[in-house]
Amino acid sequence: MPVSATSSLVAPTPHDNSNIFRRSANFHPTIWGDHFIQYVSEPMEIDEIMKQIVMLKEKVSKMLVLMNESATRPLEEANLIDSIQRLGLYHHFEHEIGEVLQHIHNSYVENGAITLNEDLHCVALVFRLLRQQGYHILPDVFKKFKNEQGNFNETLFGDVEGMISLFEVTHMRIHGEDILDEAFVFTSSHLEMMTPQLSLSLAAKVNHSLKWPLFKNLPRLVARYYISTYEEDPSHDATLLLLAKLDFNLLQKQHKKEAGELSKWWKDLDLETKFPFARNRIIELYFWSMGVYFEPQYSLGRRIMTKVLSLVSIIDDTYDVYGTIEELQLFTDAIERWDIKCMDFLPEYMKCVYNSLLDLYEEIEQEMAKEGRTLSAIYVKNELIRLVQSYFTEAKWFNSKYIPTVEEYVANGIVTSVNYLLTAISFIGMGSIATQETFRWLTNRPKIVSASCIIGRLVNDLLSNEFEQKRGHVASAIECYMKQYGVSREDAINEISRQVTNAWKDINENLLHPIQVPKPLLIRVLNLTRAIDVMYKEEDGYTHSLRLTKNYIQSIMLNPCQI
Ligand SMILES: CC(C)=CCC/C(C)=C/COP(=O)(O)OP(=O)(O)O
Repeated sequence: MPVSATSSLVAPTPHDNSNIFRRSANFHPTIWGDHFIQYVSEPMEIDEIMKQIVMLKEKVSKMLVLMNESATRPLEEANLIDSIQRLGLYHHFEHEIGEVLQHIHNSYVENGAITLNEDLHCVALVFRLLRQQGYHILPDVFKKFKNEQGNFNETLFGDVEGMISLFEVTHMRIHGEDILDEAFVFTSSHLEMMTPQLSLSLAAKVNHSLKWPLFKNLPRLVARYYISTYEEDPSHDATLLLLAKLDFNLLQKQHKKEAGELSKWWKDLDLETKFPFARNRIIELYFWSMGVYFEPQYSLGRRIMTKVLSLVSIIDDTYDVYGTIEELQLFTDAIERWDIKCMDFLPEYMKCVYNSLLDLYEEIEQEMAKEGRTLSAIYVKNELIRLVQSYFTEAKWFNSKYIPTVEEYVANGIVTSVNYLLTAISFIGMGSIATQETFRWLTNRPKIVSASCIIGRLVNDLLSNEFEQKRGHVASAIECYMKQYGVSREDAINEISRQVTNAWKDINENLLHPIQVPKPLLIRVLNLTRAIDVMYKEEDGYTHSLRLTKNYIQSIMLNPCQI
């Protein structure tokens, strides 16, 4: 049920008995309440399952090694790797998969061009897997699927599988790959047109791909969906399927427990009562953090990220909705000084979030000290300060009814996208591969992270603009663009969408070798961007989490796979 904005001014709240009028966004309450807290004490009972998983993993590992040794059937190898990845098992077989792909690369790639003489599905699948692995493969191989006029062959309409595979590839395109730009238009428009003539199951497959391109989807959502469709495929491998189900359910238990612990932390702080004007979304934020890293070893990262986000969310609502400009000035000063003594100068209602933030920072410092990485925490603090300063800039713009230029807006908005901060936090959870050097790299605003921030800002604006403008909010990229260039809303939206597409090309380009920092760190940036694509697909699924986001959380955090 969508929640609508009501009057933008409300009477004073219990927080103040002065005559200050404050805006209100009437956010819907939490969907989950205390539901997850019950899982904190649920026994894991994992011994038997772990034994089974270890045995099944050995079998799959052997399958991969054997395949690599014979290495004569590239389609079979590619299909197996694709299934392992879609089933959410890549992290168990990273080494083996790396070897198989290296072998495929050595055998079927010359000077960056794929030499496979196979059909569209096979070529596109191999292309996608190699690119995902970081190989800079050229898209020229797709020229052979064009006619003399230079258009993609209409005969491909009969090859739905091939069309889907090519469509999936197009989401990995980089700048200058005109053939993949064309392929995107060709496959997306024709697949959409074709669906009414397809069988129900094939049409469902096409529609799913169109809405959920693999490369932009979150790995856990991919796995949950694929486990059920793979099961229906009569040619499925029973070992792989069982492993995927057991592994998914085991991890789900861990996620439930972690979400329960965070719910309890949130409840104990009683922030819901203290900030009734703010969004209460601890579970949605855990889902977001799990999107960034779902694997079992990243428990600390998920915990820290969810906690930071929950406080940032309150701060965002304070700057966007509730605080007066004078109060926000005080809060911004206090954050810049980062000193518990500053609490004395803050309005009563702000004290708690300030105190909680400083406490949380101490927790991060302590965790980092255990790993001998104390300095890393400073980067998080610096990003938090920058974020709050940028929130204040937006508040001042709103307060003075100033509409910035697009350039001014985006320069500030990429910080309020929160993705610089989130990238720093994601590195906190990555252990020793996130060195001081990688944090310094981050401070220099590398293109891949800036592109993720641009996507975060612009996609958020495209999907939440109407609701926010109704309740009163700083001009979004859309209004800035319309004013600066004197264009219609529709033209502004088209231009902003084009910039989002370009930013994705920057991300894709910077995932290819040679890379600047270890790949697992870049994957965090990719996943942060995927989380935005998922959360803002049809609506602002963070603010209005009753519908789609609720379904995602149910499907991956609550519903186990039937064995
Ligand atoms: C990225 C995440 C999970 C951040 C924490 C919560 C948050 C600030 C969400 C965006 O809200 P919004 O749509 O109100 O943002 P803005 O005020 O920047 O438009």
